[in-house]
Amino acid sequence: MNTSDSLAVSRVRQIDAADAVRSSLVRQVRAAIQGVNGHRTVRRVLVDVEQRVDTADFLRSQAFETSVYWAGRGTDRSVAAVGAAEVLSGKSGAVDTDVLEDAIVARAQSLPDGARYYGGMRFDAFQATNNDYPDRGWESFGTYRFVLPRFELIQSGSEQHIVCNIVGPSDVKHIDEVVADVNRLLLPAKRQRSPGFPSPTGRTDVPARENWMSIIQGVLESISAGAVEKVVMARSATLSHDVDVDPYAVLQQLAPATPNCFHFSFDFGGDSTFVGASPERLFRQTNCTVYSEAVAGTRSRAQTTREDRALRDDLMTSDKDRREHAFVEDAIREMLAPLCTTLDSPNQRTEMKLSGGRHIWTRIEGTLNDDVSPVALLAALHPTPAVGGVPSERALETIREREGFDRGWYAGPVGWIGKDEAEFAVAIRSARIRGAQMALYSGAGIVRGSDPQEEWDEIEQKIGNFLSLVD
Ligand SMILES: C=C(O[C@@H]1C=C(C(=O)O)C=C[C@H]1O)C(=O)O
Ligand SMILES: [Mg+2]
Repeated sequence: MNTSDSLAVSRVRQIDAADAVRSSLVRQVRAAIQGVNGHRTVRRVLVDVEQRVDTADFLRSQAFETSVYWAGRGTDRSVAAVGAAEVLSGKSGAVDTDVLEDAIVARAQSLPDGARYYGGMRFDAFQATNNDYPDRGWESFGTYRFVLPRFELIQSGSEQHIVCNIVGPSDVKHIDEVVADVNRLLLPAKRQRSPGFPSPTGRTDVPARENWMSIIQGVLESISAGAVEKVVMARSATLSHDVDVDPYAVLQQLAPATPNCFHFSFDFGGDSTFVGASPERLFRQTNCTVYSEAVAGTRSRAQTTREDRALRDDLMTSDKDRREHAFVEDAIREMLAPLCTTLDSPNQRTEMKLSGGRHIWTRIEGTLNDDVSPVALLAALHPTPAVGGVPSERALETIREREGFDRGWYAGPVGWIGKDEAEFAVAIRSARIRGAQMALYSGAGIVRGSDPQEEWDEIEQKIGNFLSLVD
């Protein structure tokens, strides 16, 4: 351990039972590897922990390279994971879905219940191939990265346990290293108050407002010329601070402020952590069933019920927003159709009401053909026109040429793959925290009838999830 690791140890108050939890894990790990032969075997060892552990402190204080947080939308189950029992990653170049499929799908089949590879991928792998990471802050994320964590702190309602994943035969050969990992696992006690984070001292927008106006004018001209029908253009607002921003303090305040969202964070040992609260599911797969959804078209929320209803009605009847939405809905149907035996939208269009805004929402459900893997679903669905555009390839070229910053993992798929089950969110409403800088990312669908200033404001509303925390 280096000095900063030992400092981290002294900062957190350990729960009383931490030693007992670690010894129980070690005993169970030793028992679990009995009988593991030369074949690939994944074992999952679980210990209940009665005293509440603080997830943010848990992630913040460990001396492991990898930290992942995941909480699905509308669930009270969260996974805070550290360390890696197995990593599948691509450093650069386009995501070869065949390679990923071979690597992850075959491995996922040998996972015990509850074990998952957590990770995600860049919005646009091609951009990395061409420009060799235009933004080095995204380097540690690679084009894709999936991790079977070494340890998971799982909180579900009032239940809480620690899981250790072991992958044989390699972990059996290196069992002393696994035991050493267990022994440096920290279990910080739940704190009364979260540490908070500093107020920003500056803000830089890319593109700046004037540039945004001309970029969007240009996109609108391409739309008028018939070159493209919809392009989701994004921008970043980087907040600077006098001291480093603690990503887990951000996550800790973001999650309760943004109910009904997927909450996530990823840190792969580089200098950056990616965090977000996304309302949008890319897909959920359970055996042969797939759920996806179109989320597009936006209005704000209002203080009074009357004004709020007026905004809802305005959104649900707006021709521009309905068209913006339809591009996504139609594309998802088209992409899923060849992979499914049945496909329907049980609910038609409804409103998705969030704490900081509202969207038009259509759920789509299908029955998959045999042997459609989550990787095939990723390849088919990403990027939907909720983050890319129509036609997709032209929209991506427009984004590459005009947006002017590296999206990295923003707007890419993030989630998990387990045995016969997978779930991915679209990593929008997200931020990359790097030292004293926090870059906030959001985009807006540009279609015929878009107004550059209104689209700027729409993005301002979307990054408002983060801005309201620092106000
Ligand atoms: C691209 C984002 O959001 C997307 C764009 C929306 C819109 O323009 O109305 C709404 C939801 C998402 O489809 C984002 O938040 O970054
Ligand atoms: Mg919009």
